[in-house]
Formats: sequence, structure tokens, C-alpha cells
Amino acid sequence: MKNIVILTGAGISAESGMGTFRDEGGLWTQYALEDVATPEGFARNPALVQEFYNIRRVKAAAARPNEAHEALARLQREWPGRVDIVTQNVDGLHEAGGARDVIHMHGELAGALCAACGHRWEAPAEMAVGEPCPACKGPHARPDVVWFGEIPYHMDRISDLLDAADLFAAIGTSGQVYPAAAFVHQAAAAGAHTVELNLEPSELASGFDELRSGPASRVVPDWVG
Ligand SMILES: CC(C)NC(=O)[C@H](Cc1c[nH]c2ccccc12)NC(=O)[C@H](CCCC/N=C(/NCCC(=O)O)S[C@H]1O[C@H](COP(=O)(O)OP(=O)(O)OC[C@H]2O[C@@H](n3cnc4c(N)ncnc43)[C@H](O)[C@@H]2O)[C@@H](O)[C@H]1O)NC(=O)OCc1ccccc1
Repeated sequence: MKNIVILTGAGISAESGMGTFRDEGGLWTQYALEDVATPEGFARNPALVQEFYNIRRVKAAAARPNEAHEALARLQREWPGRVDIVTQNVDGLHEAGGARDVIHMHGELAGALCAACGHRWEAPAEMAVGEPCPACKGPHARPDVVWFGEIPYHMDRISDLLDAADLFAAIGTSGQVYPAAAFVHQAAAAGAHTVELNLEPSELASGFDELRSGPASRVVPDWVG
């Protein structure tokens, strides 16, 4: 039976009030990516970075999944083959919508990571600068998210899933950030049928076999059927 791999981006959570990065009024119009989503930015001004993620963590905790998240969870439950969800999003809305085994390739707002010893634990709603690590007691806590210049999580597992995909779908992503933006090519090379579901065709649209345009809360349930 067909193996389905689904890549999601900020667009799937837009209608849940999470905003996106590069659209009108997006996060990267309010903050400089270099200042808040790079290790160098964290070293320069950890207070600004913690503020940036504290605001998003509180927002994500209050957000509700939308019909797109719920439709993907239903597909996972009802499809006789594999359905793997790989997300670039750091919110927990896929799980809140009922999905399981979601692969967070860019980390999660709900997680804290010790930059010194690598220990991971559940992040407090508001993480302070110099938040102590419960393991090494050092003041090196950071959000457990993947910043630019850092290696995304679970890349080997994702690569194996792409090589075995029969159907690849990208939902709500602009295709401007690598290595996620290259997944469609790896899946296509493995013989997968590829479909992009987005508000409007992304920069990568020509690389897909099929395009479905419109708000995720409508086009994803329609696509799942
Ligand atoms: C800017 C870009 C050029 N930079 C990169 O790609 C760099 C690499 C790089 C540097 N220079 C380059 C030059 C050329 C190519 C690549 C590079 N990448 C990295 O550094 C990555 C690490 C990148 C991760 C950075 N962290 C994020 N987030 C976590 C933190 C946080 O969230 O704060 S990235 C961040 O932006 C990414 C893309 O954003 P999208 O989700 O696509 O959101 P966007 O706003 O852009 O688009 C929204 C879309 O939704 C649509 N939409 C809106 N509303 C709706 C709606 N209602 N319904 C449907 N669709 C909708 C819109 O039309 C739009 O198309 C997301 O992944 C998001 O997580 N690491 C790495 O490469 O390591 C080595 C490596 C490589 C291979 C294998 C191993 C190691």
C-alpha cells in the first residue's frame, strides 16, 4: 500500500493564529532572522531571543488546531499504508489535532535544551536568560529549536522516508528554507507523485506534479477526502 510523506510549514498553522514568517506582517518583518534564529544572535542578545520564543510559546499554547491539522490526523488513522508528517513548525498543533509520531525537524517551542550538556526538558512558558539546566545546573538553557546554520533534527529518518515515498505533499510552506525545500526533489527522484497545497503557488511550484491552491483549512480536508 502507498507510503505518504507530508511536509508542513507555517501556512498550515496560519488560520490557527500562529502567523507565518515571510507573508505580509510575518515574523521576519518584525524581527531580523539573524538576531533571533541563529546561534550568533543568541550569543549577542539572549534576552531578545528568549523574548521572541516566549511570546510564540505562549501564543502556541493558546492556539487551537484547524481543519487542516485534523484532516491529516484522520488520514493517518484511516489510511491503510504509512502516513508520516514531517513539520518545520515548532508549535504542537499537529498533535493537538490528533496526529501521532510527528517529526519536528526544526524542534519544538515546548522543549528546552542545555547548550552546554545537551540535556532536554519541558520548557517553562517564559524561559529566562540564564535559565538553569536541571542536569548540569549551568545557566545555558535555550529553546529546543533548530536555528539557521544548525543541522535539522531526524534528517536520516526523513531521508529514508522520502526514498520510500509513493506520494509526497507539501502544505503551507514557501520552499525558501533548506534542506526542507529540497525534499520534493528527493521524493520525486524516488518515483513519488508530488502535490503542493498552498494559499498560492510557491517558488517551488514548478517542481510539483500537482498544485492545489487555497487556505489549508479548506484544501487539505478536500484533498484528504
Ligand atoms: C533562508 C535560507 C536561504 N537559509 C537556509 O535555507 C539555510 C541554509 C542556507 C544558508 N544559505 C543558503 C543559501 C542557499 C540555500 C540554503 C542556504 N538553512 C539552514 O541553515 C538549515 C536550518 C534551517 C532551520 C531554521 N529554523 C527555522 N525555524 C525554527 C526556528 C523558528 O521557528 O523560529 S526555519 C523557519 O522558516 C522555514 C520556512 O518557513 P515556512 O514554514 O515555509 O513559512 P513562510 O512564512 O516562509 O511561508 C508560509 C507559506 O504558507 C503559505 N500560506 C499562508 N497562509 C496560508 C494558509 N492559510 N493556508 C495555506 N498556505 C498558507 C504562504 O503562501 C507561504 O507560501 C520554516 O522551516 C520555519 O521553521 N540548516 C542547514 O542547512 O544545515 C546544513 C544541513 C543541510 C542539509 C542536511 C543537513 C545539514
